[in-house]
Amino acid sequence: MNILGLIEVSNTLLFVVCIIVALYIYLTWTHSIWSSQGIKGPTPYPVIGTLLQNLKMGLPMGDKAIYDKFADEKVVGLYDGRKPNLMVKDAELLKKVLVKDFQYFINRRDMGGLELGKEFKRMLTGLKNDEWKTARSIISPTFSSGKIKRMVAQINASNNGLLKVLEEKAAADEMFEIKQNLADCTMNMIASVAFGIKMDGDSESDKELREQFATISGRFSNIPKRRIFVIIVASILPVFNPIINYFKLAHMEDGTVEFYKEILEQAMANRQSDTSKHTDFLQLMIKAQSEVDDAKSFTNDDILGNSMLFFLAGYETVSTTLMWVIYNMSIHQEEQEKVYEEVMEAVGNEDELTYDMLSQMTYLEMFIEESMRIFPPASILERAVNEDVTIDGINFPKNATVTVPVIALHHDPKIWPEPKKFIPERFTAEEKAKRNPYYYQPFGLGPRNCVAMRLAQTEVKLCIAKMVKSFKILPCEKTEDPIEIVKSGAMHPKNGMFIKVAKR
Ligand code: HEM
Repeated sequence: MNILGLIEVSNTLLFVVCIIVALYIYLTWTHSIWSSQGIKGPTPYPVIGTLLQNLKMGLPMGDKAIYDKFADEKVVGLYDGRKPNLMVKDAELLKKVLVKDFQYFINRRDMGGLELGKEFKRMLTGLKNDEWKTARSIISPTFSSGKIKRMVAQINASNNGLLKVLEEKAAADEMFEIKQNLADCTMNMIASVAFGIKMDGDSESDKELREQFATISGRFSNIPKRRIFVIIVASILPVFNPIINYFKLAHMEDGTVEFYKEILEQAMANRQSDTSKHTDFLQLMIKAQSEVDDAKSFTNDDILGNSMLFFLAGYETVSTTLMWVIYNMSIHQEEQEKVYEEVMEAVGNEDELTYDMLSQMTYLEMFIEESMRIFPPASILERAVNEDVTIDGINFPKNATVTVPVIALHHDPKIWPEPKKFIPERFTAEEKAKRNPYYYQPFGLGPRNCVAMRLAQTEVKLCIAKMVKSFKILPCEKTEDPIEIVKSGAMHPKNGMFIKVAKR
């Protein structure tokens, strides 16, 4: 082809140039959505949008660096590839997104039709709009204080294995890596409260079941790099999703769902032959199912999906919380002693801890809250915009993402003076009353917050109180202070969590 009689250009070259220009326009078309509204943010690039900082520093720390850089802004305009994402830093605007104008922000990030597997579609975390409302209204009452109170005995029994390990370590006077022990203890607690399964014993079958649960539950927290890559591609470039779905590239590894299905079927069959009273969530979900008017609104697939969700949502979060509380105990001896005195006062000469004893442990609660401020297991939360809406003069376009930068909010020096310092007294009733609550969100806030918050808090409190009652948690030569964190999304120590324990 001859252009204006000046240059000879082959048709192939022209085609390639047109494709590149079209692709460039497609990839950057949305990149003025925020700047056109006067909203500041990092410079977006084609393909990666504003993710450069996150690629360099990891997702949570990258977001924190952006939050700090735009210190005086209420919101920061971001792009995940070409998808607009608004980081909301202002507590009053967060309240509107999470509570007051919740109807525009009901759902989590829209993954552009990415399929993770049939069972994932029925999990509360991923459900949308009315389907979510129905499922949440069925599941929420199963986490009421009354029901959790009745589960304390089960939770009590499921951390005896951990105490036994501590006994051995104290006797040997050796340092050890406690992360896996806490993960095992969490798994025992979930298996017990979710399915009524007890596997804390020394028998071969208990050991085998524990190993199976550990392997399978580990898949929720140790997602292979290939799947992480696929999910990142899907959220940046959703055009590839049909291909990803066709080859099931984002699906869970074979055997995971089957394992839970088998456990569930076994547990359901046991229930038919056994008339004793069960106080686990499986029983509560079966009961809730029998009470809904429309049988299709909560099926057996829903029960399976949501039982798996207990492991997906509760395994990593609870064990990570326990790990950071233990870490803080080891490097803050004075505060640990205060916890110990409080536990002893509440428990007296009793062997088993009760729900009422736990409610008296207010300093322990503050200790845990401060630990979750510094190391929140979920460092970022997200909502998707349901339909175009303007709030406080900001136009939130349909399908955009809204980011709640939890870890950055928790470390904002304007809200938390000396944010790196561990000060449980930040959480006295008086101090809490002085602060806007939207600056602290380890469990999220509003109607879509963590549905199991009370259960999680009870599990953590109970487990820590039992440990502190019998053991002194000590630092060792491998305990880092300050501690180095991995770059990935989760709040994990880079070089492990080493401590020592001594018998009280
Ligand atoms: C310390 C432990 C835990 C922490 C820090 C935690 C934190 C969170 C957070 C931050 C969210 C998202 C909230 C939002 O988007 O606003 C969430 C959601 C959720 N969590 Fe938890 N969680 C914990 C334990 C658990 C446990 C033990 C379970 C189940 C047994 C659970 C079940 C769920 C479910 C089902 C959702 C989705 C709620 C919905 O979409 O309606 N979590 N959690």
